[in-house]
Parts: sequence; C-alpha cells; structure tokens
Amino acid sequence: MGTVVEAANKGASGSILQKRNPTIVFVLGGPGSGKGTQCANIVEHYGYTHLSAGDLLRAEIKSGSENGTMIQNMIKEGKIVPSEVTIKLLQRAMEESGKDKFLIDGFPRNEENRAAFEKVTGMEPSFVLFFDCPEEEMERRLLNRNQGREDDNIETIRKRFRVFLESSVPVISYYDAKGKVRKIDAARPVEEVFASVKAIFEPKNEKVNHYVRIMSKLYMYKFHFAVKRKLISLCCHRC
Ligand SMILES: Nc1ncnc2c1ncn2[C@@H]1O[C@H](COP(=O)(O)OP(=O)(O)OP(=O)(O)O)[C@@H](O)[C@H]1O
Ligand SMILES: Nc1ccn([C@H]2C[C@H](O)[C@@H](COP(=O)(O)O)O2)c(=O)n1
Repeated sequence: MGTVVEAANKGASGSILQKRNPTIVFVLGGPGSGKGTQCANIVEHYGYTHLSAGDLLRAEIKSGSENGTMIQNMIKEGKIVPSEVTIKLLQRAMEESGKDKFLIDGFPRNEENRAAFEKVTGMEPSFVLFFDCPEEEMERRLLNRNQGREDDNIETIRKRFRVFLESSVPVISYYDAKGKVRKIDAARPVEEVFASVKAIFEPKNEKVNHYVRIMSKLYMYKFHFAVKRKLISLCCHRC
C-alpha cells in the first residue's frame, strides 16, 4: 500500500474534494486556547462543518483500528501523529460530509502536516484563524477541562506547549508571510473572543478589511517577538 503522498503524486487522491472547491479555514492556537469552543460558535452562526484533527484521532483510537495504539502513545507523549494518518482521516471526513465549508481545527500542527496536506489534497486554506493565549491561561483551562482526556495532565500539557512553540508556530509564520493569518486575542471571556471572530466572518467593506489586515500584522510582529524570547529562554534552561 502506498503513502498518501505517493497516491497524490499519481494523481489518485484529492480529486473528488478538489472538484467541489471547498472553503477551508485552518484553526490554530495553543492547547486550551479555545479553538473547539469557538468552532462550535462558528458552526452555529456561519454554517461551517467543524473537523477537529484531535477528535478524529481519538475516535480512531476508540474504533480499535490498527493505528490505535500508535496514536494513543503519541497523544500521551504530546507528540504529533504522522501526517499520513491524520490527512487520511480528514479527507475521509470531508468527503463523507458532502459539505463544502470546513473549519479544520488543530491542523496543520507542523510543517510536515502542512506540506503533505497541500500536496495530497491540492488545496490551501482561505485563511488561518489563530487564537493567541498566554500559557498560564491555557494551562488553567486545560487543568479545569474535566473531559477525561489523557493528555490534560501537567506533564503532557508542558510537552504540548513546547511542541506548539517549536513545531506549530512555524506553520503560523508560513501563512502569516502569505497574509493569511487572522489573529485573535483568546485570553478574554468566550463572548468577547467570539465578537472578534464574528468580525472576521461577517462580510465587510474593503476599508474595514484593510484595517483588519494591518491590525493583524501588528499583532503578529508582537507575537513573533514574544515567541523568540520564549524559545531563547527554553534553550538557556536546557544549557
Ligand atoms: N475564552 C475562554 N475563557 C475561559 N475558558 C475558556 C475559554 N474558551 C474555552 N474555555 C474553556 O477552556 C477549555 C479548553 O477549551 P477548548 O477545548 O475549546 O480548547 P482547544 O484549543 O480546543 O484545546 P485543545 O487544543 O487541547 O483541544 C474548555 O474547558 C473550555 O470550556
Ligand atoms: N494535526 C494533529 C492534531 C492533533 N494531534 C494529536 C496531538 C495532540 O496533542 C492531540 C490532541 O489534539 P487537540 O485535540 O488538542 O487538537 O492529538 C496530532 O498528532 N496531529
């Protein structure tokens, strides 16, 4: 059996979806930044279909599939599951839904995820919704989540934060350079965060769009500076 990337190279994959020319929004942000919470609001108000990569992987574990144990071990370690597996699950879910507007939550988590998705499906996101939240707040939320998730313990949470900084932030930077990132301050109460989300999804005139893009760019400068400082301090702790 070939890999999904090999299948894409042979032109065997991605075609059904591509023909439907779906709208894709990637939803990114650290663990506990509120991606799932806000996706539920977007679904309710704007008719998108929500596909959470983490939920699809957890369902795969429960289904008792051959990849189940490998996925479970990786999630317990806060690691990122190989793109092969996650992309197949996402593609299947998109095809089976019969819908054409998707919020893809928690994906792409690293450069491998991103490049493989674009290669396999031949599709790119319309934009990337990025929920920015300080670690202390995300940690508090995850420790209070109470959904029985195996990875909501302090040891795995710290690993997930590190993977976010080292592997997921570069993906956000990639799309930022293409002008596709819409950054949201996610440290506020749910309703306030959703008000900012709405401003992105509502149709606007060109002047407002221009203003939103400039504000997003300014926020992203600040964000990248903070990430660099954090990575340097992590390196200093290691030495
Ligand atoms: N703005 C908010 N203020 C306070 N609590 C919030 C806010 N948004 C979400 N929460 C709560 O924080 C927890 C994590 O939220 P959620 O599951 O939406 O995050 P997530 O980014 O999808 O997390 P993960 O990446 O780990 O799946 C939940 O218990 C949720 O109810
Ligand atoms: N693209 C993805 C998305 C998720 N995972 C794994 C690793 C995560 O820690 C875990 C939980 O995801 P969440 O529900 O927090 O979005 O699932 C992955 O490997 N690749």
